[in-house]
This record gives sequence, C-alpha cells and structure tokens, in this order.
Amino acid sequence: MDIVTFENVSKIYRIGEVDVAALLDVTLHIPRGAFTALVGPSGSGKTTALNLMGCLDRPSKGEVMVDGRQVDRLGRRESAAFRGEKLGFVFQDFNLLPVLTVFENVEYPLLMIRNLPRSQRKPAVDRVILAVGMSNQARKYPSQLSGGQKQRAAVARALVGEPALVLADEPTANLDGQTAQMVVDLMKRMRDEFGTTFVFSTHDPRIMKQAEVMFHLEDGRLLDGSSVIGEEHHD
Ligand SMILES: Nc1ncnc2c1ncn2[C@@H]1O[C@H](COP(=O)(O)OP(=O)(O)OP(=O)(O)O)[C@@H](O)[C@H]1O
Repeated sequence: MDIVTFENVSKIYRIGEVDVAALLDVTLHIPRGAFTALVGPSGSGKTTALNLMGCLDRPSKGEVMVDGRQVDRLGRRESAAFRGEKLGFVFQDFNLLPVLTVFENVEYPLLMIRNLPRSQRKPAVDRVILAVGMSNQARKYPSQLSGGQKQRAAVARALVGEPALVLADEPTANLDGQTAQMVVDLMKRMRDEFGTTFVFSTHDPRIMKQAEVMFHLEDGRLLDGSSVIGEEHHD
C-alpha cells in the first residue's frame, strides 16, 4: 500500500487579483518505506507538497491520502490529532527548544501531544536517542551541540512517537557536506530499523542521488520521468 497519494492535487494562492499555482494537478504515489526526495528549483512547490502531506495545509483541488486516510478535508483539530499520531517533522533549522535539553526536546511530543506518563516516555526517549547515537549528549542543551548533533536530536524527536511518515524540509541545508551525509545515513538507518517512510526536499545533488524514489517539481508541476530508483521497498 502506498503511504502517500496525491490525485490531481492543486494548491492555488490568490495574491491580490493574481492566482499563483504553487502546485498544479499533481498526481503522485509514495510507496511505504521508500526513501523519497522532492526536488526542484526554489519556488517549484516542494514545501507546499510537504505541507499537504503533513496536514498543515489543504489543497485547493484534488485528493490527498496519508496512511490510508483521506486528509485533504480534515479540520484543524482532526489534522492536529492525525499529525500527533502518524507524522514526524524535521526542519532545516532544527527547531529545537533552546531551554530544553536533548532528552527533554525528544520527550516533548510524548508529553505535550500524546500526554504519556513518564514511565512510558523515558524508555521511548532513551531508545531513539540511543538509535541516533546521542546518548552521551542527552543532558546537553542545543547551544552546546554541533549542527549535525542538533539535526540528529531533531530526527530522534521526529521518530519518538513511532510515526508512519517523517517529512523533512531541506533537512541538510544548514549542514556541511560530510555532516549532511551523516544525517542522510541516519535517516536511512532509521527507516531500516523503524520502518518509517522519509520524504524530504533537497537542493543538494549528492543527497538526491541517495533517494529511492524521486519526484521532480517545476513551477508547481510534476515533471515526467519522476523516478522510482530502487526496488527494495518495505511493505
Ligand atoms: N502562503 C503563500 N502565499 C502565497 N504564495 C505562496 C505561499 N506559499 C507559497 N507560495 C508560492 O507558491 C510557490 C511554491 O512555493 P514553495 O514554498 O512550495 O516552493 P519550494 O519549492 O519549497 O521553494 P524553496 O526551495 O525556495 O523552499 C512559490 O511561487 C511561492 O511564492
């Protein structure tokens, strides 16, 4: 089963008298477990597509399915609940809370969204922090970490609720080449270990090459030849 499908999805923004098509009639299918890249020039619609998959926005037209649920008409409350249960997010600028330690940042979604008791939070947090290789940094604050370490902590936070899908908007944009590669390797390993589907946008050709499925956007349209590169998808 595909984890994400877009059927004829358009997102139109009206600015004054002018309509801007951020996405235009996009149909795409993302197989479960596929390490998936969205690529294209600035303004091509990558963030818009991620926001629709992330139930942060609704399309002007078309149908969006995520993990078997039609999400394009969910209300605020329903989409928040769906995000909390099914989705994780990784951002270009990490978005860690500066006043919380790594442990507390990773714990945050379990506390604030899932409302789990500490006895359930601690083992889940320890597990993902170990998985991303940050056990020795768990008591540090974001200001005490390198960029790569911050992004590893952010990946742990995205994974702690065992989401089906992690959406990452240019997760390596603020990292040097070697660190970017480490974060990509980490996401792939997490996919293997937890079965999570990762969908990320990127401008970096070295990162694109590692995708198993790639969608190429230009001016809000999906170009022909968007590719399924590998055959090894997890069902
Ligand atoms: N809230 C908004 N209001 C009006 N126009 C918007 C809005 N959000 C995005 N757009 C427009 O939609 C188009 C697609 O934007 P989007 O952010 O999805 O592109 P992108 O591929 O993610 O770009 P980048 O690589 O620069 O992040 C652009 O023309 C943008 O100006």
